[in-house]
Formats: sequence, structure tokens, C-alpha cells
Amino acid sequence: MQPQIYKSEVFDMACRQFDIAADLLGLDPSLYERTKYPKRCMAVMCPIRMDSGEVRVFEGYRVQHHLSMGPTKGGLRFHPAVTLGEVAALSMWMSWKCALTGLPYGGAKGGVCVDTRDLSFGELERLSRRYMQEMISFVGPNTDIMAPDVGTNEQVMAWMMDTYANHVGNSVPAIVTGKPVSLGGSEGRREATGHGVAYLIKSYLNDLNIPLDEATVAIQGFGNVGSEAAVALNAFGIKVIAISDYYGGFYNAGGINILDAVAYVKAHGSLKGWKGGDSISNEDLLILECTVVVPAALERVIDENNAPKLRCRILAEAANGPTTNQADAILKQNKDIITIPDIFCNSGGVIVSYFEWVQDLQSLFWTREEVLNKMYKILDRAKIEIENQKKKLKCSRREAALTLGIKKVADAKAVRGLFP
Ligand SMILES: NC(=O)C1=CN([C@@H]2O[C@H](COP(=O)(O)OP(=O)(O)OC[C@H]3O[C@@H](n4cnc5c(N)ncnc54)[C@H](OP(=O)(O)O)[C@@H]3O)[C@@H](O)[C@H]2O)C=CC1
Ligand SMILES: O=C(O)CCC(=O)C(=O)O
Repeated sequence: MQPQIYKSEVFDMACRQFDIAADLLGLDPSLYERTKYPKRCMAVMCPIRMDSGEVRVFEGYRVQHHLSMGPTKGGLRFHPAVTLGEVAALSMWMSWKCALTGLPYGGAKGGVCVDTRDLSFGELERLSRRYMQEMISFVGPNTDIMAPDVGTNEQVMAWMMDTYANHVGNSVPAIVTGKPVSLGGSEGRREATGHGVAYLIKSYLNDLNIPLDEATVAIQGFGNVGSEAAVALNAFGIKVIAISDYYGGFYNAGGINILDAVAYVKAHGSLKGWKGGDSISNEDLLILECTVVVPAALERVIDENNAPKLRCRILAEAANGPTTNQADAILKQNKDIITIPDIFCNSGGVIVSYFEWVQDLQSLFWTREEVLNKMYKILDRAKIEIENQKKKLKCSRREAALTLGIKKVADAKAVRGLFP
């Protein structure tokens, strides 16, 4: 029976993906619900004194999907659309992602329902600290390790770590990843997710025999993941022709000046008012004629209405859950489009978070080159496994990735047995 507390479109979507993959695997019924649903969750109310003197209370959540193979791991989202159901779905995807890439973690995710655009720097700090304070009994460097996601960043992770460290009385760098390097963060973590996305795009372009300098890319979302993917694509000599954020997008057939766009966002907080291209809506960006489309913002942006209109060769899912089940069924029939599924496409982030955690635990730090090379190796290995599984099960790439991840978790649960 599906737990009612998580009821939402996005949770249903993650459950439907699980059902399809579990059927392909012929998953033992005794493992089905144990493997599928999140293990436990925490909901907290975070009262914050605003700069005006008023007290506002924000809802926060953390969902730990499974604890069978190590601590849980996953990002923390600050966004007005956050719900417990969304966080639960994201925690499921973290589990399959970590298992697929061979990381010794279960999945987790956290979220606070807040629009950070409405907060001052001081209010953001108080909210971040209060959330961690409320979560102290639920997380730990060997229990559940947070990282940045939508609306959070290195600074938020620094406050999280400081709050936890003040509580226990000593520095605990391994409590969060995606921290500033000066606090034990890893070289390469900031760019890892976007860089991994760009690396996989390059790899699939090579498979399609499309020369890199002939490829064109449209990216929805220009935050950490979208902008770092654009920077890495640019460095690989792959032309980005459209970018966007919450306020809308920009199109330039001659190629977006990525470094200028990044500098503009750094100075102004968003792309609003930038002059680097013609205006394009977020909806039209996804159906542009180009080689690669990269959704790098939020879930469920590709649905049954726009899926038949996609005009790309590669859909690189940098965001988590950008494609609905209905759109997925449509894309499965379209043999001209390669979908690089989210749990694989954006896994560079958690892979390097794992490296950060390992470096923190051993207090021995690696160079950016070492970090990225180790990440490439894991991505290459996962790609081979996915392509083999796709052939073996005669299924889509998403189903291949999900079955690989889900099977590892189910096998671990089976061998651990039931207690008592
Ligand atoms: N950070 C990481 O390491 C990882 C992130 N991911 C996933 O990648 C995606 C992006 O995360 P991240 O880059 O960290 O988040 P950020 O908050 O850094 O960036 C989000 C971007 O999406 C834009 N955006 C927000 N709403 C919309 C909208 N309705 N239409 C178009 N764009 C919108 C934001 O615009 P604006 O700034 O104007 O609000 C911003 O450019 C998420 O799905 C996340 O779960 C996956 C793996 C790891
Ligand atoms: O780096 C991490 O631990 C998690 C990143 C994340 O939230 C994700 O992969 O969706």
C-alpha cells in the first residue's frame, strides 16, 4: 500500500518508474514494498525572526529512503514548491542513483518550503541554521549527509556544518558535502554535476558520430548545474545556443557567450536584463531544433504535450525527474532521441560528494584533476553497464539504469534479511 503521507504527482511518478523496473526484474514480492518506499522521514517547523522583527515559521522535511548499504545521502532544497511527497520522490531517485554508480549510500533528500528570493542574507542564514538544529537528531556523518540542491549552495552548507559542529563541540566536516574548500569541501564538487552532464553529452555525441563543433545545445536552468554544464560544454568546444532561468530564456544561433552570462548572473543574481540573445520562453526552449536539450531546473517539465514536439537527438536529464511517465512512454517509441536518464546524467554531483566525504573522513585531500578523473571512470563504467542492461532487457535507458540501481538495493536487503 502506498504511504498516504507522500501522496503527490511526483511521488506517484517515482513509484510508477519503480513498478516498471521491478516488473522487468521480476522482483521478489517479499522485497517489493521494502525496496520501494522510503524508510523514514522527519518534518519540522522552523521559526525564524525576520529582519522586520516578525516571526515566520517555515516547514522543512528530510526523507531517508533506505539504510541498508550505508548512511543516506542527498541534497537539501529551498523552494516554494517543496512538499513531503516531492522530497520523498527525490530520496528514491537518490537511492537508485547511488546504487547505480556503486556508492555505499542509501538515498535521502531534504527540503524547506520557502522562496529564497524573499529572504535577506541574514534570514537565509537563520533559516539554514534552524533547519540543521531541528535535524540534528536525524542526521550525522555516519547516518545522513546533506549537500546542495535547488536554492542552496556552499554558503548554506557552511552554516549547516557550523551549526552541527557547535552542537557536538568539534569540527565535523563530513556532516555535509558541497562545502567551501576552505572548510574541507572537495576540489571539483561545485562543478561536478554540470561537468558530469557535459562529459556524458560528449560521450553520446561521439557514439552518434556527431562532431562536437557541429552540435548545438539548449539548457533550461542556469543555476549550479545548468551554468556549470554550459561552462564545461563550452570548454569541450560544444556550442550552447539557448539558456534560461526562472525569468525566461535567451537564444543566440551563433552561440551564447557563456562566460559573459555566468559573470552577469554573479553580478545580478539572475539572467533578468541580460542582453546576450533574443528572448525565448522556457517552454519554447525545450522544443528548439538543436542536437541536445538539457532540462536543468525542476521536475515534470517534459510531459505528454511537449514530448512529441522535441526536436533534439539527445535529451540530457540534468534535473531530477524532468520527464513525466507519460512523456517517457512517448520518448521510448522515438528511436531518434537518446535520453540520458536523470539518475545517471546528474550523478557526477553525488559521486564527487562521496569523494568529499571520503576525503573528510581520512583528512587527506585530492587535486581537482584526481577528483574529476575518478568521476569520469565511474561515469564510463556506469554507461557500459547501462548500455549492456538495455540490450539484455530490451528496455529503455531509463529502465536499464533503474533496474541496475534497484536490483543492488533489493539484493542488499535480501542478504541482510529481516529483523527480527
Ligand atoms: N546541485 C547539484 O549538485 C545537483 C542538482 N541536481 C538537480 O539539478 C537541478 C538544478 O539544481 P541546481 O542547479 O543545484 O539548482 P539552482 O538553484 O542552483 O538552479 C536552479 C535553476 O533553475 C532555474 N529555475 C527555477 N525555476 C524555473 C522554472 N520554472 N523554469 C526555468 N528555470 C527555472 C533557476 O532560476 P532562478 O535562479 O532565476 O531562480 C536556476 O537557474 C535540480 O533538479 C536538482 O535536483 C541533481 C544532481 C546534483
Ligand atoms: O551531492 C549529493 O550528496 C546529492 C546531490 C543531489 O541532491 C542529487 O544528486 O540529486
